[in-house]
Amino acid sequence: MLAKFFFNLFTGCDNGNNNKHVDTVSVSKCPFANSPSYRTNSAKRNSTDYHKRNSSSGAYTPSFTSYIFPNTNISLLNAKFKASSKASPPPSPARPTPYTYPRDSLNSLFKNVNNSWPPKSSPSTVPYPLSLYVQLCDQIPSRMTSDAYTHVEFMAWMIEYLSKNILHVMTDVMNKIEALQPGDGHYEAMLSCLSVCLLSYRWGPLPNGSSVACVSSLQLPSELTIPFTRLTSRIGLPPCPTLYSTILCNWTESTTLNIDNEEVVWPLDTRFTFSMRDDKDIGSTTERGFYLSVIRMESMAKKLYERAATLVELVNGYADIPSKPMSKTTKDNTGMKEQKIIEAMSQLRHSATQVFRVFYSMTAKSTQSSRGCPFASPFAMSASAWSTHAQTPTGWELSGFKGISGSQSLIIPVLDTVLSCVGTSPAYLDAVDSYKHYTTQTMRNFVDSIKNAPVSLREYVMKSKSVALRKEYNQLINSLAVFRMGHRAVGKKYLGGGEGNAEAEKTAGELVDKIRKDGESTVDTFARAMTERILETKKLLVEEIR
Ligand code: HEM
Repeated sequence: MLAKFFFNLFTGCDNGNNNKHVDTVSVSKCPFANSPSYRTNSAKRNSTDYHKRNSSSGAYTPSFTSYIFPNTNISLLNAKFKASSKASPPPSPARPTPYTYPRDSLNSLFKNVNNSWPPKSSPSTVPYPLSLYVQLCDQIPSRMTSDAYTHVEFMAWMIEYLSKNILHVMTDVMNKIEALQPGDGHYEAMLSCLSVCLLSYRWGPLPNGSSVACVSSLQLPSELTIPFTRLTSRIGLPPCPTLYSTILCNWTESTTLNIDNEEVVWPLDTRFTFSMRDDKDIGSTTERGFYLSVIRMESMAKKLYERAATLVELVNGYADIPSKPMSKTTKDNTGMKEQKIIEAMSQLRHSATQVFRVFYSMTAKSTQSSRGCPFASPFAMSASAWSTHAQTPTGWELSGFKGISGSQSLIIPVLDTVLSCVGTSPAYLDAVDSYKHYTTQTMRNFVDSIKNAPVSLREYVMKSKSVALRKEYNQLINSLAVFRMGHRAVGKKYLGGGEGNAEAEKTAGELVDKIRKDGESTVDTFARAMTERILETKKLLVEEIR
């Protein structure tokens, strides 16, 4: 019955314009192949096709009826909205001048999110009718974890809710969306709420995976995609859920803790989830742990970004280096500059260690590796539940877009860029693609301001004969390499569904293998790719002068 309703909704609403852009082939192995809402691309498109940007602003400018999200049943509404909306076009994100100082880029990044990092989200106070989306999202976990729903029924339920409650107020929805400003909390709340709605629509009830992983293109409800693409395009995000929209904008409360004598603000909770919280389902804890690890790392990384900016400015002589009154010779000043750079590198390394420690504490139950982190084991992620309850629902892989990955965070791109850790491996190219296409414009501006600095830290170190400077640079590289080695171990554990549970390992492993369609063991592919990246990092080590 529900399936019939669902079928009728899609029949006839698929206009020819959209078909021009989406190839349709049937996939015999896919259980959803006959569903009219699913399509698969006959040839996998190069994802960069979708990364064409507006040349003047650098931002994505998808139309309201983006072909990437083909319109379903409200094309008339789009026309109505466009005609009635008096809202002015969104301001273009600031275009970096020939060279912007890292400190200035970082200030703009934080200013754009009201000086809160990760950006603060306020879902409980979003105005009507946007609150209708919050109500929808709050009903998702119980349906996503219920055996009573098939994926098709889940989608039909969502379409029914949207048609009944939101369709008739869509003009009001879009006017409210236009009025939101990045950093006001409601902007962020709607980004995460709509991301979770879209992702759950794409995947359906948990645990899931192989049965829907074959889908590479899907018609999505316009009541979700139109406001979502409007929000994402304004801050330079692609029109698909990302780490920024789904996770970084998805937390509510915070508390101040003292860790290693440093005041740190810890976000406490994710607001929107795919799994239920309070039942016995282990997936909900794992899912939460996965998002919280990213949120907490990012929260700790605020200092890391500031220290990276200071370091680059010191190297380039932009930061103040007070000269000693009695020692005004060039040699003394050079020595003082070097000393400052060594201190700045050491502080950056300290911040990186703090951030990486959070990662280990969330992935290992060992109290030794979680030293200093008060949230060690409660949210540690179960490897057997990870692929089915945490990784899968954040996958996207529709229309050439990737799913969410830690490589869409700023942390590693910032360290890589400060250290000039480039490479040629597929893992490196993939990571660069993530940072270039799945982060906000202001995040990219910050990385670019480090990359475009006239003198790189590496060039400076290579020219220097200072024993201490070279040593500290190597230590910084070693910490990044150690993170990558730890990440490789963690990835192997989670991708393999480990924990000594043979059954769980087999199920999770098979599932991920099917999702990734690697042709070889996913764990082996991952380990090989990460090893290449570790070698690329270690190659940076400079000769230490004795
Ligand atoms: C359970 C936790 C995690 C698992 C299982 C995991 C797994 C993976 C996998 C499979 C890849 C390969 C490509 C891809 O799918 O994106 C990858 C890449 C990457 N991940 Fe993670 N990841 C986890 C958490 C994180 C976190 C928290 C960060 C940092 C914020 C991170 C940073 C990266 C980076 C930077 C890359 C690109 C490769 C590199 O530059 O070393 N990951 N990860």
